[in-house]
Amino acid sequence: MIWLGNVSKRYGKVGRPAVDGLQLKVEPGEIFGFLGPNGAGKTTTIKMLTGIIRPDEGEVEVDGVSMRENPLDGKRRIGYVPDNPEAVMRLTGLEYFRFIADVYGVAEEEREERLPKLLHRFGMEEAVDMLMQDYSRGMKQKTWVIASLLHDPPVWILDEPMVGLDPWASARLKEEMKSRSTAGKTVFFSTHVLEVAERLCDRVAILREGQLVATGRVEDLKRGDGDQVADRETLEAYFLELTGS
Ligand SMILES: Nc1ncnc2c1ncn2[C@@H]1O[C@H](COP(=O)(O)OP(=O)(O)OP(=O)(O)O)[C@@H](O)[C@H]1O
Repeated sequence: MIWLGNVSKRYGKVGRPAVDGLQLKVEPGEIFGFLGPNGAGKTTTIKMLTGIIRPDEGEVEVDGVSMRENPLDGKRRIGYVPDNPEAVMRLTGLEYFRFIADVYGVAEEEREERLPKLLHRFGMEEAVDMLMQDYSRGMKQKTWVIASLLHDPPVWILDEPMVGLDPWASARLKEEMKSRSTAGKTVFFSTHVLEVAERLCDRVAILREGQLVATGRVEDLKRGDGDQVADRETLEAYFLELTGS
């Protein structure tokens, strides 16, 4: 479960807030797509969700834990894939996975069970002994994906996870998202790929200039209601309508 209670964040002293009074709840078992144009505030929201930055106002809860009151406990419940998977350390993939498993206190038998399955799923068995600094963009991305799942978190948060992945890896990532949601875990991801959001998500939210302009099931948003019945063909059509200037 993810809960954002009236969350706001402003970077400078002037100008509009990057995120402005965001109210959102994502239930366990949901795959939730977080959409919006460049600069809408998606990454800022994700950084508040994951405890990387603090909101100026409002509350964030992850899996029932307040990120303000118990940030460490909250962070343990999250698997996070950032939008810019830089490999800053001179480590092999395997060394990095061991390091992350240590950080999260993953027991030896659990990592022995999970890591080979994840390496196989994302085709990283051979690359695991290479230095991460020599990885391609997609290999770095897959490394972050695998690392984010080693502690089997109840909440998985991914910022633009499809970027840099080949079609094969992207398909595997989507399968992983589905299987985690079927297991009752929460999956929350930002994307610009609206076709993926349309096919994969139980619900989506559309953010514009830091504010939510729509939340709901894709089918309902496309159909509209009341005076707004529109029967749009695609989520893209609705997105362009809502976020156009
Ligand atoms: N560290 C920062 N300092 C100052 N302003 C920032 C900082 N990070 C983001 N912003 C501003 O906050 C706003 C929201 O940015 P954010 O990165 O959250 O958007 P986004 O929806 O993730 O965009 P994109 O789709 O381009 O990745 C933008 O106006 C951006 O310039």
